[in-house]
Amino acid sequence: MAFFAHQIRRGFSSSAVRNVVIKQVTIIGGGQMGAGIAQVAASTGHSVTLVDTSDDILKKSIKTIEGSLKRVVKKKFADKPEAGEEFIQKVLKNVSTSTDAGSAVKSSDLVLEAIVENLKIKQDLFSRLDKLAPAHTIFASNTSSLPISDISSTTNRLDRFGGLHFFNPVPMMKLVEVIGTSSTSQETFDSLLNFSKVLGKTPVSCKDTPGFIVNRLFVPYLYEAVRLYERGHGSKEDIDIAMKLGVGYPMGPFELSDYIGLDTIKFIMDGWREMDPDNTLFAPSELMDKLVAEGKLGKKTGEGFYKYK
Ligand SMILES: CCCCCCCCCCCCC[C@H](O)CC(=O)SCCNC(=O)CCNC(=O)[C@H](O)C(C)(C)COP(=O)(O)OP(=O)(O)OC[C@H]1O[C@@H](n2cnc3c(N)ncnc32)[C@H](O)[C@@H]1OP(=O)(O)O
Ligand SMILES: NC(=O)c1ccc[n+]([C@@H]2O[C@H](COP(=O)([O-])OP(=O)(O)OC[C@H]3O[C@@H](n4cnc5c(N)ncnc54)[C@H](O)[C@@H]3O)[C@@H](O)[C@H]2O)c1
Repeated sequence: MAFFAHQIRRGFSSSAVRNVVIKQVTIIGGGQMGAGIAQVAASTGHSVTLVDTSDDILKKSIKTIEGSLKRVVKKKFADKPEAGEEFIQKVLKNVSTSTDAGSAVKSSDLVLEAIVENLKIKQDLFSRLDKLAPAHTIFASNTSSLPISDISSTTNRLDRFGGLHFFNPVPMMKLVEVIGTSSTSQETFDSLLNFSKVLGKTPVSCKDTPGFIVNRLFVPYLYEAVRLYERGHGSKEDIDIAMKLGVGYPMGPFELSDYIGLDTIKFIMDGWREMDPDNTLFAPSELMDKLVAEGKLGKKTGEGFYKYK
């Protein structure tokens, strides 16, 4: 009762707080994560609008989706290549693209953001879209490291705002962390949990705590790997081999850092250092800063810790 009274005070009709069945999805950011999420959402029958800043970037996103779908159908439709091609065309039909986020959100049940890891840019985006999206629309961020409550703070839909943290590569990784802030309504949280399940993922529930579950454990590991290397205590090749063969990880820390994107990692480190300047864990890495300054961002630019053809 208190919850509904709260909604009415904020000027929302009761229909705005019911469980939202998510059918129409707008994904903002067509990079590695946005394209992967768009692919999985479209493959599970959702109508997806993928938004980025230019048509050229969006063309590249669609090419990435097509390439990934080809890998998926090679396995899924091994004996039926025609059915595989049909599946690809059906999925691609479910994805449209736009450079106008404001128009795209007007018919959305869910707006999922996967843009650059920068608080101010994410806040500005959501603040603008909050005025344009329908009342029932749920907003969610795929941030790796920023508090969801900080991102949502520039909107008037704190109850319809949560985190959906996917893992890279999205088509392959089964986990989604579903994050609720102290203001996220139970209905919103349940809708996000349900959406993750419909995508074929396994969701885990998580509080809005730094690094959520995975990155809280994962970030110190990656930091330590880079520091070990910077001290000259092991080559990057040997550290990668050690973690693959010694612990059974599919990728070593340097291969994985290149896969994630060194710019994303630097954004995360810089942001955490700003929040906790005296924590030596967040001290800058000269090597990482140098690589990013040179545009060597990892696999996506052809070079990071390693070179790619
Ligand atoms: C000073 C301090 C510096 C350090 C600071 C640290 C800062 C913190 C950084 C935090 C970053 C946060 C990131 C984010 O928030 C959270 C993450 O996402 S973390 C990343 C999680 N991901 C992983 O850990 C990936 C691990 N790797 C793997 O699981 C596998 O390697 C792989 C990617 C699945 C690839 O598998 P491989 O066997 O290696 O290679 P193959 O190419 O043979 O692929 C196998 C199989 O999978 C199919 N496939 C692969 N990719 C795709 C795709 N994109 N789409 C479709 N299908 C794909 C491929 O076709 C193969 O299929 P098969 O041939 O077997 O049928
Ligand atoms: N890379 C990973 O492994 C990983 C994993 C989980 C979560 N994340 C998070 O997902 C988000 C995206 O990461 P990514 O690796 O896909 O980055 P990316 O650099 O591959 O893609 C980001 C995309 O957002 C676009 N963009 C930037 N500002 C925009 C705006 N205002 N409007 C529309 N589009 C805009 C860029 O043009 C780019 O195409 C980040 O918050 C990151 O922390 C990344």
